[in-house]
Amino acid sequence: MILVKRMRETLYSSLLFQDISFFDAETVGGLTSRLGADCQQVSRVIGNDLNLISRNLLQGTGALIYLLILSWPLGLCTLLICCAMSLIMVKYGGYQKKTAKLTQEFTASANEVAQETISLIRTVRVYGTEKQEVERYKNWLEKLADVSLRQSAAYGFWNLSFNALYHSTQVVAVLVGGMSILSGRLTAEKLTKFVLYSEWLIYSTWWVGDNLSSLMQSVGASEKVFQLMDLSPSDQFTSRGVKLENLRGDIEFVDISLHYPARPKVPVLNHVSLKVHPNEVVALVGLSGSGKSSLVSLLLRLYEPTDGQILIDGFPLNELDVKWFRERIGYVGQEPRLLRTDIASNIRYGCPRNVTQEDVEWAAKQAYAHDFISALPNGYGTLVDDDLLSGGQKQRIAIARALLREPSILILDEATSALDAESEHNVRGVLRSVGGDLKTKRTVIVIAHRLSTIQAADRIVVMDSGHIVEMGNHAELLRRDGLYARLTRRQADAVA
Ligand SMILES: Nc1ncnc2c1ncn2[C@@H]1O[C@H](COP(=O)(O)OP(=O)(O)OP(=O)(O)O)[C@@H](O)[C@H]1O
Repeated sequence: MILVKRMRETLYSSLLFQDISFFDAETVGGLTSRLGADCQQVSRVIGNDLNLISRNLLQGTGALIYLLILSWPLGLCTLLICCAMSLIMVKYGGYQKKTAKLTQEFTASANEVAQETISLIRTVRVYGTEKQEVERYKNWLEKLADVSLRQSAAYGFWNLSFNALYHSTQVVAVLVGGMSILSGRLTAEKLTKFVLYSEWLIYSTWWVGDNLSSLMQSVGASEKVFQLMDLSPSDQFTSRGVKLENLRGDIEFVDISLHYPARPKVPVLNHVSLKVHPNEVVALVGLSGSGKSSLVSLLLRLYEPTDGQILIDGFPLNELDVKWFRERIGYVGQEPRLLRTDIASNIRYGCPRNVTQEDVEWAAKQAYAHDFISALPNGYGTLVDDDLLSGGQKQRIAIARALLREPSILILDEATSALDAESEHNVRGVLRSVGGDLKTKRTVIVIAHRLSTIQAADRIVVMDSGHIVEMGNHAELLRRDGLYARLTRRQADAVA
């Protein structure tokens, strides 16, 4: 139990410190299956198999020595039979290792399907794909059952060979031993001893084989677990970076290019250069997929640029202490997710300083979330999770969480997309006044599709296919009559 606990702890912390690109390649079901069933399986090696194997090896060796002393021809015959058993055992062990790997993969895939379907149950219900999903799960279960059947058949074959060989030893003993008694070279007492000790030897060989095969299964399961445990943590956590005295919020993207590790051939950002001054409110706009969120991910150091560098207050971002830097950033993502805990803890989540309930309420008021939170039966103590609040309410809690940290740089990625017009107007007002308030001055980068959100920004940056195509304030961009003007016209038409 101690071993399983320790393994899970080590594996979990190894996983959490990986680069974000690692999670792009792995599936949630796969990783939880490694943490669950596979760790349990590996612990069997130490907890059970190893001690049984050593005990039986010792017992078998003792029996063999005694048999050879009793009668070496009989002893050698038994040894030959044990060698034949060992050969079958090695083959069987190898097969077990292979099937264990398959079992592990299929279990992970079945878990992945179940996890995905249950977390997307609303989509499944609305599109009526329950039966399809059951089939998808059943497919993996069938594959799993098929491998298990093969495993059992192999076990049956192994048992059959054992019994055949075991009984043939007894036949050999009675035949050869009987003849030796008749010719007076062996006494009946010695033959009896022989039969008993050869039973010991053969049973020990059998036990070793049996435990070895389960050991092989564990080895199959452990390979991936150990591989994951051995992954070194992301460089971000191992290198000690520079901590500046304070963060002014001057951001400069210098000739940045990006290809995501998952799609190394597709350029997402192409030689993007942009300077954001301290306390400036910059809005990023552009068509969907033009690379706005990717630019922000680079600033958050979720990914590293393929080319170019980002300077923060003149310092290369990758030389800054990542924890120090992130503590000074407030970020609200496209679809904020809440943790299954009370609202106050959700707002307080990850806050680097000690905050009081008043601070939490202050942040909620800033994000126009205080009224709806107070109207809930348990107020700030209400237990929430992702499904219990509306999209706009979740966004307001996420905005409160970001504001509570009093960040020097605030990043809002479509953070107001689910808000109604009035709340959006209010929140926008807060963001602006926060930008203007001397005490809480900060740089704001806001990504939005709704152009009303960004008209008030100091500068609007228009992106298209990974390039910056236009830059300026609302009036300038309208005069230029480019992509921004076109987008504004389309939205105005849509409203009309
Ligand atoms: N983790 C990832 N791995 C591989 N490709 C990615 C990843 N994240 C985004 N992309 C790709 O990068 C491109 C730019 O995506 P990005 O999210 O930056 O666009 P966006 O302008 O923010 O779009 P939207 O306004 O719809 O959010 C897209 O083509 C997307 O498919």
